[in-house]
Amino acid sequence: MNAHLARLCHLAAQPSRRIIGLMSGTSLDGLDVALCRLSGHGPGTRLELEQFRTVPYDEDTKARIRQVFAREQVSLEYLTLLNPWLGQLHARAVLDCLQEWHISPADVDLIASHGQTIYHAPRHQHQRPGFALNATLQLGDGDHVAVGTGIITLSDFRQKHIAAGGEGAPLAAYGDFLLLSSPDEERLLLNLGGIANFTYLPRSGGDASTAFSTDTGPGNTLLDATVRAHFPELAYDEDGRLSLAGRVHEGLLAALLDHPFFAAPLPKTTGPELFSAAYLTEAQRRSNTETLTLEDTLATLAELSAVGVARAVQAAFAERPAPTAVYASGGGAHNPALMAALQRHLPAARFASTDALGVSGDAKEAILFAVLANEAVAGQPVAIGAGRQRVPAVGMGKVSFPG
Ligand SMILES: Nc1ncnc2c1ncn2[C@@H]1O[C@H](COP(=O)(O)OP(=O)(O)OP(=O)(O)O)[C@@H](O)[C@H]1O
Ligand SMILES: CC(=O)N[C@H]1[C@@H]2OC[C@@H](O2)[C@@H](O)[C@@H]1O[C@H](C)C(=O)O
Repeated sequence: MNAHLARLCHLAAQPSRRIIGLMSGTSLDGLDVALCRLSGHGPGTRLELEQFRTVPYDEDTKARIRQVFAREQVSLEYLTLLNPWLGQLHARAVLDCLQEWHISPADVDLIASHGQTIYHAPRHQHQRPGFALNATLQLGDGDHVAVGTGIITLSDFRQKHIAAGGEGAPLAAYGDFLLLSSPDEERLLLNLGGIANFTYLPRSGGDASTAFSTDTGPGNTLLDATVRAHFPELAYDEDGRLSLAGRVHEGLLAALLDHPFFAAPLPKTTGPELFSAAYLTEAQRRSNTETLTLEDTLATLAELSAVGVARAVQAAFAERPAPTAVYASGGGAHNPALMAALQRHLPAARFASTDALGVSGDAKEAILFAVLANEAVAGQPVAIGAGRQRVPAVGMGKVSFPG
């Protein structure tokens, strides 16, 4: 038997595995690296987060990704080059982290690499005739990560979800259900990344098929892009200072909300392909708000993100009260303007951070991919969300051997 395959079979039979989860999201701030010890699988999964670091993307890396990121027309040669380039970059980032943590690559069992989403094209968004399918593309080739680190790597997790009938996202429900459901309360887990999404978790022991996650619209992406357009040296509106100094403009808000995405049935996914500078400019034109101050524009965009979340929660719980226990994660959870707007639109919610549940909000998405890899090698596919999302139980991720 191939020695790597034998090692993989051996790992699968162990009571626990040491897995590095890698995630780099739509904000392009960097690569999240989560070193996880995962014991068991399925509902018996236990997590110990041994180390976590975000390796920031330098300006050159951000510029390279932006050449193709969420763009309909790109150079095919550039895209082809970027795929292995990002794989090599991610491999080096893993090696740098391991060196810093004084851990040998030989002491890591698996890497679970999400890659960099370049384009997300659910059917409701692309509407191309002749393509009655959902699609998504992540770059950062898994073979390059495996060969570059010497560690067996699982990658490209979203394709199986699409092949089985999903939109390839959000996958959060799988990790959230296995790690964060509770016998005492039903929960909403709210992730405020570039795009916002939430997971509904029934009480643990309840029906896994009723758990589901959905995107709700923009999280930080429009806020970040607007700040960057005014202050190219700033990555975001730190602590929501500019947004908090502004006032919501109802006309602009109404124009922004006048998009079919907000009324589309759940679950749904989206990305910066839709929630782009062009979308904002068009709404500003329709509402005659091109000259609105930066502060008022940001206050309105924070409000938009909050209303998107609130509308999706109301749509999911039209028949009964929504869970009041809401645990926030992602960079937007550090933005007081966004959190204040959310509290106004979801007055019954009791907000806390997922940190209060023992899972770092900043690391949660990278941990998710480690959990998915753990399931792929050691678990049985779980029918999470099968009720609402109608995706049958599937294991996700493609295996790359280092040699
Ligand atoms: N102190 C802060 N004040 C305001 N905003 C913040 C703060 N810290 C982080 N953010 C926001 O969080 C963003 C990064 O969030 P995060 O890392 O969760 O995004 P992501 O993982 O790239 O997104 P996605 O989940 O969509 O893939 C920043 O770009 C910024 O908008
Ligand atoms: C296609 C894609 O990369 N989607 C991301 C993005 O970032 C947040 C939101 O949009 C979510 O749908 C997803 O990531 C998380 C990890 C998910 O799949 O749950």
